[in-house]
Amino acid sequence: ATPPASLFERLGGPAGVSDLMGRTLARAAADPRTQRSFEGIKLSPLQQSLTEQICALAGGGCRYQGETMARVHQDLHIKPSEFDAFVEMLRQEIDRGGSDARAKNELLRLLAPMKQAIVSP
Ligand code: HEM
Repeated sequence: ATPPASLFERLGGPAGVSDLMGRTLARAAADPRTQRSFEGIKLSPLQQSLTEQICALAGGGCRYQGETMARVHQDLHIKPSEFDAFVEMLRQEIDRGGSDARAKNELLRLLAPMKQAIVSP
């Protein structure tokens, strides 16, 4: 019997998730609602780090080696509206990539609790 595919695989595996994160970051860095945080930030290492984190979270077998969400975002003072806009872009890019609604919702459910750590006054 084949084991059930991990969420990471259902989201497209390493190539699919990396592509998803690249598209989401490119949009976030260009969207007036979120762009200010990305000024001067190199997107490709960020894309790699995010992909590793999603891989770790979604059963892809990676170990996330980056900073904590609180530490990496604290100086950016990300507002709830900025967080929500980012997640909306991610949701739209998952749809564009063709993952099913269940995989999308599973990922969003894993990310939602991070809002507390990422958003700050
Ligand atoms: C669920 C939502 C989010 C997740 C999972 C997430 C995840 C991450 C990760 C994994 C890193 C890299 C940490 C490292 O390599 O040590 C990072 C950095 C960063 N994130 Fe987020 N993030 C989220 C939301 C946001 C939002 C809403 C913004 C801005 C609107 C944002 C802006 C940034 C920026 C600018 C960096 C780079 C900071 C630097 O290099 O100094 N993130 N994030």
